[in-house]
Amino acid sequence: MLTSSSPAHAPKPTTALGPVLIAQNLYFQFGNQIVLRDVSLEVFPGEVLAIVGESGSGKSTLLNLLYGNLTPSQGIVQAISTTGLQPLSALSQQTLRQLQRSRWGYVCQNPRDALRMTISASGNIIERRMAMGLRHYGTLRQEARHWLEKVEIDPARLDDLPETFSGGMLQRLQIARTLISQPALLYLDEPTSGLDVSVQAALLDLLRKLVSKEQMAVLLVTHDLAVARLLAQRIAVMRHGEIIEAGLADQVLDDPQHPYTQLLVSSVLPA
Ligand SMILES: Nc1ncnc2c1ncn2[C@@H]1O[C@H](COP(=O)(O)OP(=O)(O)OP(=O)(O)O)[C@@H](O)[C@H]1O
Repeated sequence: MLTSSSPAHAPKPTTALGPVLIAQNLYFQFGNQIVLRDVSLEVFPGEVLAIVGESGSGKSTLLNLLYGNLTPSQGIVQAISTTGLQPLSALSQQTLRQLQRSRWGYVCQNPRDALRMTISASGNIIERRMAMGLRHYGTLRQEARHWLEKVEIDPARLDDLPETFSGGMLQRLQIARTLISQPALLYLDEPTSGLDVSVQAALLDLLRKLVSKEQMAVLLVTHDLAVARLLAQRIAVMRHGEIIEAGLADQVLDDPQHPYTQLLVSSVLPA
């Protein structure tokens, strides 16, 4: 069921630029289990769209479809590539990988899954720049230092192994490593889960600053409505593989229309 503030009718951000990603009527199934049903959304430059919902609602599966790691059984995902808006299904694996490495960034929940734990912090940060052909040692080192500072890690830790970093620092390192290539579209998959509350708050503050400064489009998956409230301008609520309500963040969180969203909001957000 879609409410009156469903994706098709949800207020769009006022931007002269078109969407960087459009998903239309996506369906996906694992075996016989339909995991996504008729999911549509758009994300625009300079906005954070949060996809929220309880565990098992299909958030990660949706993010994987939008990132091109999974292929929908029905529907279409289109994204801006070098030649304009293109269906992901029309891209070769090589072009998709290129798009993922150059124009997109992906920050996953567990930084250890993304970082190379046996090379230094600077080595981790500059990897994408080297893949883009930059070879000058001095410039690369300067960029690594710059990004370490941007994510508020002491640049004296440049040559340290990630193994010696705390959980919050590892997540900051993953963010630096991802943002160095200045992605137009950033995928954030539960970026602050598993961190202490105080570490989480500092990281959210940092993400908010970086996202607004870099003017990226961001797709944020979270089960935490407080995280969505802090970072997102728009929110899509998922339940059982469907987007049941979507709209401006304040509107969805302060005046939820769908009974499930009302329950979700009342059970986690203090009045
Ligand atoms: N590889 C898989 N094989 C079979 N079923 C899967 C697989 N991955 C996910 N599922 C099922 O798809 C449904 C949606 O899972 P998904 O991980 O997308 O939800 P989620 O909202 O991201 O949950 P969580 O917040 O716990 O990660 C669940 O019923 C899950 O059991």
